[in-house]
Order: sequence, then structure tokens, then C-alpha cells
Amino acid sequence: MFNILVSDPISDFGLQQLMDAEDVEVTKATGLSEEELVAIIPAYDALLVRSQTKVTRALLEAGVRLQVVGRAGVGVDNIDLDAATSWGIIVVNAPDGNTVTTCEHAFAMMMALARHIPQAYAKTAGGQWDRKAFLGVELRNKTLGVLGLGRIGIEVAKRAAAFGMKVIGYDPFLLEERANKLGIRLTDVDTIVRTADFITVHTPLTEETRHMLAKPQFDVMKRGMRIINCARGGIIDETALLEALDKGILAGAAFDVFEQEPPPPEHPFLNHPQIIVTPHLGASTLEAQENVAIDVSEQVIHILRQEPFKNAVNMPLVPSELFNRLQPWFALCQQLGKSLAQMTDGAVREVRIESAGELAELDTSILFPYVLKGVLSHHLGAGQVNVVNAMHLAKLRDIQLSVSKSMFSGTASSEVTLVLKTTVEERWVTGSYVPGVGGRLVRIGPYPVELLPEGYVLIISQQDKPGIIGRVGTLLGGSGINIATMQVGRNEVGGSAVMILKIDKKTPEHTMEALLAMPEIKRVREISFAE
Ligand SMILES: NC(=O)c1ccc[n+]([C@@H]2O[C@H](COP(=O)([O-])OP(=O)(O)OC[C@H]3O[C@@H](n4cnc5c(N)ncnc54)[C@H](O)[C@@H]3O)[C@@H](O)[C@H]2O)c1
Ligand SMILES: O=C(O)CC[C@@H](O)C(=O)O
Repeated sequence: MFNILVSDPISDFGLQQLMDAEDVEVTKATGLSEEELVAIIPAYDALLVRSQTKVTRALLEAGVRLQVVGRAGVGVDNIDLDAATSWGIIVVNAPDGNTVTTCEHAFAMMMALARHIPQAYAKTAGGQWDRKAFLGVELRNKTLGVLGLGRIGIEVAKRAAAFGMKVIGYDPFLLEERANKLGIRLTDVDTIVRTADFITVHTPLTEETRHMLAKPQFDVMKRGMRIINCARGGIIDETALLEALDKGILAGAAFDVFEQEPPPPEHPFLNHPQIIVTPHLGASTLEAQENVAIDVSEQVIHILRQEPFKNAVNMPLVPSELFNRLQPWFALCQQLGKSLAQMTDGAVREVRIESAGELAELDTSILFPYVLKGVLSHHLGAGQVNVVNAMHLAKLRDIQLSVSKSMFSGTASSEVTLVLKTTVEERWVTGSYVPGVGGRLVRIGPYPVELLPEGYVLIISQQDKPGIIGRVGTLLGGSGINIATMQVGRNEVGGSAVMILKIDKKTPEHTMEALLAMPEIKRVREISFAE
């Protein structure tokens, strides 16, 4: 049974699939302090949050069973990602579910700013009929500057075009061709602040975007500008913005997010006549809350059940087409890593993925977390390594990683060869994946095999001499070990030979010793594919 703690208000409709799952127990406990959360978290396998819960290092450290933190929304700035990664805890978010909702909020803010709607409402509701104080401006023919053209920024730009606005924008990752198709003219921040009538920000808060609009930008800003922030507090310097309003540079500002949330009651934005504020409502619609809760619940249940998942924030971002093509190889790569770790002596120094066939055309570095999970679990213990911290653990140990096409990359069938170099030797295994059949080992070193990665395999290196196979069979039979399959290979008659035996159970210590005591046998390794 998986225990899931939901520590922020998350849509019940979205959580339904978790509540219906037979292997899941959901506990809702919102509004707890960090101390209270730390006290209860050891009992949970997953934690689901929105933006209120601060998922701190102390909380993650106390979560001894925690496998995943799910964020019902986009921003993960309330989660200590470094701590989660080092504890091997996967962080997933729901990046798409609230895009349109947040875009619509930004647009509502822009329209409210243009027509002073909140101020006019307050005065009218207060009994004053004042039609002169609220002369607005049209959006039509105005220039909108969009800083950050990701999911939300692009939706805002599309709607602005429908309102007859000219859209200019800045995003280091948006290609000119795509921008042109969307009718957005890409330019730089300086041009935007000097020429736009409205600016809306839609970037994450990072070291680079913190105070992206600050005194130097306000000093050169077009007079009468209106500014909207429905992204993250801190992207716009609040003090510099107030100064710009006082100097008459700005005509108004609309903020959904603040450097400190909630802002203290004396915060100057809260009763400023030219500033519209909302309490971080960007994602607050019925639809968005259901969407993000459904998305994040799906991810969390996949992770707990060890099924493939997307949207991990503390793992490399994999485009979904690439993910779908590589996904069948994940389990096999882990098993290849596991088998090689058991075959080699010495400390791991280098891991290389060589690919052949169609696989060689893909970015196979995505397979490293799975390969490394297999390799490092053998050395560090299964519970210590997962696909989130495997790369981090490899880096800490200075293990070199590389990918290449194998010599046989022109072959029709896809194969992956994993090469492990340690301080004392280098060995390799090759696996192949057949749709409908699954993954299997097709070569151990130079020797062809046909092995499903399950149960136990004995690899015996010996001198090629008559009678050895029979003596090994007798010895194993005497220990009650059934041989399911046997494959043999040799480099030359009378030279080095290898016996690869699929056996039904683990070989007892005394049988291993008896095998090694045979003078022709040079090395015996047992590979266990069991967890
Ligand atoms: N108010 C709310 O309730 C609410 C709801 C959802 C999202 N958000 C916030 O909105 C923001 C945007 O969300 P999204 O889903 O569009 O994210 P996204 O990742 O799709 O887009 C962010 C874009 O910002 C760009 N960017 C990064 N650094 C930049 C820089 N220095 N200059 C210009 N562009 C830069 C990125 O290239 C990316 O295209 C995030 O901060 C998110 O947390 C707020
Ligand atoms: O949970 C919320 O309502 C805030 C969501 C929003 O800020 C986000 O980043 O997705």
C-alpha cells in the first residue's frame, strides 16, 4: 500500500484516481507547519503540494519513505530541488494544465489596467458615480511586450493579436521562425522597455530573471507604460516599480505575485491607486485545478508503481517522441547495468553506451539514469539509487559517461552494448529489444547468448577441455540446482571457453567453492537479476 500525503488544497475531482486506486491510501492534511509536516512525513511514499507547502531540505530528509513530490502546477520554487535530487526523490509537476487559465488571468489584468475596472468598481460600489476619473485606453494598435515566450507567454501573444495589438517579445529559447508564425517580433529587453505600451512577464524566477525589470529599465522606459506580472514575484523589482509610478513613468501595474507571499499588510502595493493586485490567482479556475490535479496524480501513481513517467523536474527534460521511442529500453538498460556490475571487479571508472540499428539515431544519453541505477545499485545498495539520483551519484564518484554508435550501427536490429571500465578491467554486454517479446541479452562480451534478464545466470570461464561441461552439470545437480538453458563458446579449440548457464535458483557458497576448485575453471560469476 502506498501512502500519499496531500498537504495543500488540491481538486478532489483531480485526486479521484488516487482515491479509487486499491494500492493507495490518500491523507489530506492542509495548513500544517514545517514542524508538523516533518513529524508525519516518515509514513508517506508521496507528497502532493501546490505552492503553499514549502518542501524544505528538512522535510525531504525526514521523508525516509518518500519517492516522489508532485506539484499540482508549474512553478517548483517552493521545493528544494537539490535536496530532493540528492535524496533520490523525484519531483514532478503538471506544466500544461494551467497554461490557458493563467494566460486569461494575465489578459484580464491587462484589460482591468487599461480600463481601471477594480478602482472604478470600488468607487461605484462605495456610492460615488465618478465617470471622469477613469478614462481608459484601448488595447487596439498598442504594442505589447512579452518577456518569456513559453507556454503562457505564447498564449497571451495569440490573444493580443486578436485584440489588434502588435506583439514584440524576448525569449532566448524561442526560434525566430516559430515567432514569425505566431506574429511575434523577437527583440531584446531594452527595445521592449523603450517601445512597448504594455509589458507582461512570463518567465520563471531564476538568477537571470530576478529583477529583470529594475531601475535601469524603468529609467529608459516609454512613458505611460503599464506592466503585468502573473509569473513570479521578484522578476520585477517592486521598489523600483513604485519609484517609476511616483515619477509618472508608469501609468499602472497589475500584480498577481509578490516577492513575499502573502505580502505583509503594510506592503505599498496593497492600497496604491494605480496598482491592481490579486492573491496569486493565476491558476485558480475550476478547469485548471482539475487538470493539474489529474496530471500530477497520474505521474505520482506511475512513479510509485515503477512505471514510466514524464515531467520529472529534477531529471533531464526528454521530448515526448524521444521518450516514447526509448522507453522500452529503460528496463533492459537497468538490467544490463546490473549484470555488468556483477561481472566486473574493481571500482567503476567509465560507462559507455554503444548503440546500433535505429537506436543509434536517437539520443541514447537519456538511458544513463537507468544504466547507472543498475550499475550503482549493486555497489551502493538497491534502496540507495534511483533514476533521479543515479547521475548525481555517478558525478560524485567521477565516473565518466559517454555514448557512441557501435561498429555494427548499420545493422537493421537495434541493440545496445554497455561497456563498463573499472580500475582493473573492461567488460561489456549487449541487449536487444523486440516489440511484443521484450528485452533480452544477446551477447556477453564476444559470446552470443539468448537470455531473458530474470532469475540467475552462472558465467563460468574455463579452459576448453573435454568432460568439463559434464562435471559442472553433475556438481550443480548434486546441489539441487536445475539448469534451464546452457550456452557455450570458445575462442579456439583447447583455448579459452565460457559456459553460460541459466539456473533456477541461487548457487550455494559451497558449490561456488567446488566449481572454483576445479583446476580448468578460471572464474565463476553468478548474476542475479532479482531485485
Ligand atoms: N500566477 C500563477 O498562478 C501562475 C500559474 C502558472 C504559471 N505561473 C508562472 O508563469 C511563468 C511561466 O510559466 P510557463 O508555464 O509559461 O513556463 P514555460 O517554462 O513554458 O515558459 C517560460 C519561458 O521563459 C523563458 N525564459 C527563461 N529565462 C528567460 C529570460 N531571462 N528572458 C526571457 N525569457 C526567459 C523560457 O525560455 C521559457 O520559454 C512561470 O514563472 C510559472 O511559475 C504562474
Ligand atoms: O497552485 C497555485 O495556485 C499556483 C500555481 C502557479 O503559480 C504555478 O506555478 O503553477
